[in-house]
Amino acid sequence: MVDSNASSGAPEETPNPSPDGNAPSDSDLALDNLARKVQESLALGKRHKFWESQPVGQFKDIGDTSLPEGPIEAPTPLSEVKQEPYNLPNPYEWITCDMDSEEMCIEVYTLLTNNYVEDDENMFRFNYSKEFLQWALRPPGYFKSWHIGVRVKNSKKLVAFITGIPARIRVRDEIVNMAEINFLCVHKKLRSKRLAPVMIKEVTRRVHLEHIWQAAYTAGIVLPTPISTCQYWHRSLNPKKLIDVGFSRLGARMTMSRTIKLYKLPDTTATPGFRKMELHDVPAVTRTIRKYLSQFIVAPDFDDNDVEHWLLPKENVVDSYVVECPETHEITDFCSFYTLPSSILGNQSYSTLKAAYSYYNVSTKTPLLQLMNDALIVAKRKDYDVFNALDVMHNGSFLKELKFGPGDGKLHYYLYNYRIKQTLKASELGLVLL
Ligand SMILES: CCCCCCCCCCCCCC(=O)SCCNC(=O)CCNC(=O)[C@H](O)C(C)(C)COP(=O)(O)OP(=O)(O)OC[C@H]1O[C@@H](n2cnc3c(N)ncnc32)[C@H](O)[C@@H]1OP(=O)(O)O
Repeated sequence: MVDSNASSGAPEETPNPSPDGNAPSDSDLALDNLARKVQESLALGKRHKFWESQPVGQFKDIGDTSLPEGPIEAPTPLSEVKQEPYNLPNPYEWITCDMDSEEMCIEVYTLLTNNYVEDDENMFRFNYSKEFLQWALRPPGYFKSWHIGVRVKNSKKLVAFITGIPARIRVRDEIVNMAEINFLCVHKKLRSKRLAPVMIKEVTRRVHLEHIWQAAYTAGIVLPTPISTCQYWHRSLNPKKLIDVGFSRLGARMTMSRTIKLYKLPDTTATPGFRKMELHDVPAVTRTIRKYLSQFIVAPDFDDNDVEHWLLPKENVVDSYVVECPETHEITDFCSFYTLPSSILGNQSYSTLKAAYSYYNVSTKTPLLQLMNDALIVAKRKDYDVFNALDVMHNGSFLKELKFGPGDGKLHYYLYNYRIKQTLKASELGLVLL
């Protein structure tokens, strides 16, 4: 949508010109913004009553390099993990959401469609599809017990949701078993009642029961304390619709027809051997992507099963392309995006924005710029309105040249119970959460 988890406003229509050699990079600016936000909130005496009680980096410790990297708290013996769920206010009850069940999926889908992340101006709201949710929540080794709902006891209405999935995430040279936490949502009518901390504690308890003590998550808001702050960039594919719905603005001295021309893409991809990924490509893609991700400070530790689940194309969920060398048949390059539409709120003509989100991309032979231009071409052919990308990994090297414009929301990355000494640059992250 406009951009990240809880982001805001429309991106600039005309991409920014490249900064001059001495100007700070976009990721440096993001770090400065974060430092300013944290200082402001400390100066205002703003407290995070819940987060201050949790094993996460605390604002007061920012810059204290004497603290060691790694787990903040040691694992507790399983027998000391609370065996019963946390107490909910009396009208509500916990449920485990069975994402194999069509009815359950519809309930979760409906809660999120009406109550999940919106931009600051409430113009767009994420509209994850049922198929997407089933994909996102059932990776290899997933735990049903980590898909947690809250219902009203009387009416049985689903009013809150939070999920975890297991993931091996490498931090520098340490591979850590973690939970990735996502889809935290409280019904609009139940906001600001401190339900979120109870949900977070309950998912933590259920993760602990599986002997996992660390987690990764992203959010559009600043909490104690981001390991990195990224920015979303947007590449218009259907500029007229994006302008009509208020996602972007007509640039200064631009007409609609010049804008349409500016964003026009060729009908066919440029790279010989560029084709959709198939099942038999899994081992080669795993090898290529593992090697590529090894250069980033935080990245998933994907094996063949993970690659098959996360990267094999799934209609309207995830699209992946490989470049197969026409001579040697070797897989040299890879690119992928996932499908996450947003509902357009209160527009007479359009109800949905079809957005592709850049996922994992690896170039070894084809220049990344050309590979990503081919990704834009296929996304345009498949009728997406916009192609979004974070400035993580090497994405910064193609964003401006391929006419992406910066969005005005940020996405903050967090680790639970794992300290990192320094705030990372977006380009040091090799992890994309959905
Ligand atoms: C080892 C295993 C560990 C596993 C757990 C790892 C941690 C996982 C953490 C979760 C990762 C989720 C990743 C995603 O899914 S990010 C997506 C979050 N979802 C949305 O933005 C959807 C729309 N919004 C809502 O549904 C509600 O506003 C939510 C549910 C977000 C908060 O509900 P509500 O507005 O009614 O507030 P409250 O009165 O109940 O509670 C207020 C407290 O909650 C803290 N808060 C607010 N928003 C977030 C947030 N996005 N992450 C973490 N904490 C958040 C807030 O700072 C305050 O604490 P403190 O400031 O006083 O201390």
